Amino acid sequence: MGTMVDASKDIDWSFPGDKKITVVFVLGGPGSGKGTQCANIVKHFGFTHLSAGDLLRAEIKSGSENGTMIANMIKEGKIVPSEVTVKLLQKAMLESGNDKFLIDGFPRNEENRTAFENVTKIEPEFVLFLDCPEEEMERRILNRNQGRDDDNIETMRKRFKVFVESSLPVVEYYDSKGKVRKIDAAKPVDEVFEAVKVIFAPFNPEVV
Ligand SMILES: Nc1ncnc2c1ncn2[C@@H]1O[C@H](COP(=O)(O)OP(=O)(O)O)[C@@H](O)[C@H]1O
Ligand SMILES: Nc1ccn([C@@H]2O[C@H](COP(=O)(O)OP(=O)(O)O)[C@@H](O)[C@H]2O)c(=O)n1
Ligand SMILES: [Mg+2]
Repeated sequence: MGTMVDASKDIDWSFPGDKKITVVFVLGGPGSGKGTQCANIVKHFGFTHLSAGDLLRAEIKSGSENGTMIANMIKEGKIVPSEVTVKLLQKAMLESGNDKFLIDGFPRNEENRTAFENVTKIEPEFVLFLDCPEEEMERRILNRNQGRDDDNIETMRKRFKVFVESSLPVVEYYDSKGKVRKIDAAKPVDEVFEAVKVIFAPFNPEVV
């Protein structure tokens, strides 16, 4: 023996060329309801939900060497380098065995967007944009009670600023390509989902 190769060093993360991968990016400010609506979409339309924030929080919990850096950035409301986030997303996509993904909270800036594009060569089918006024997002975050380090007034304000300065330009980029499906996310959960269902109808015409 002694010739065993550490395969983990050079895994080819690219998807087989003949497999059509469907990706929908789900964007919106902090507290706009991305996670809530994604859970509903999964139940009705057979997508796998991947929340970039959840993957980063799991990475912290796993005791990874990047954990402290990620935790500090989340506490400050900053966007973690794409190198980290794109790897986590690709790994989760491959492990899921599915070919339809809701990518929630990503891409959050231009760097996220170009890194994902360059590495995966995947273009999103469309971008679901949850439009919600800041006062409503603020109320929701302060009532969320998930024990998150970043759900406090101080970090929340920083996250809103990052959203406007770094994430909205990504939405505008996709809007210029005709790819944004914007919905009013200030309404009650069920009413928002009614609007979401219309947008996702092509994925399962029987549902609407
Ligand atoms: N349409 C809605 N109306 C009222 N509260 C909502 C609505 N959508 C989500 N929430 C609540 O607001 C909080 C933030 O929702 P979440 O789905 O975690 O948003 P995001 O992932 O965009 O930050 C959660 O406590 C959730 O239960
Ligand atoms: N693409 C992403 C997504 C989240 N994050 C980090 O994770 C935090 C929480 O993201 P999240 O999507 O779980 O937050 P919500 O919008 O769901 O409230 C962000 O404020 C960032 O610090 C990131 O760095 N890059
Ligand atoms: Mg979320």
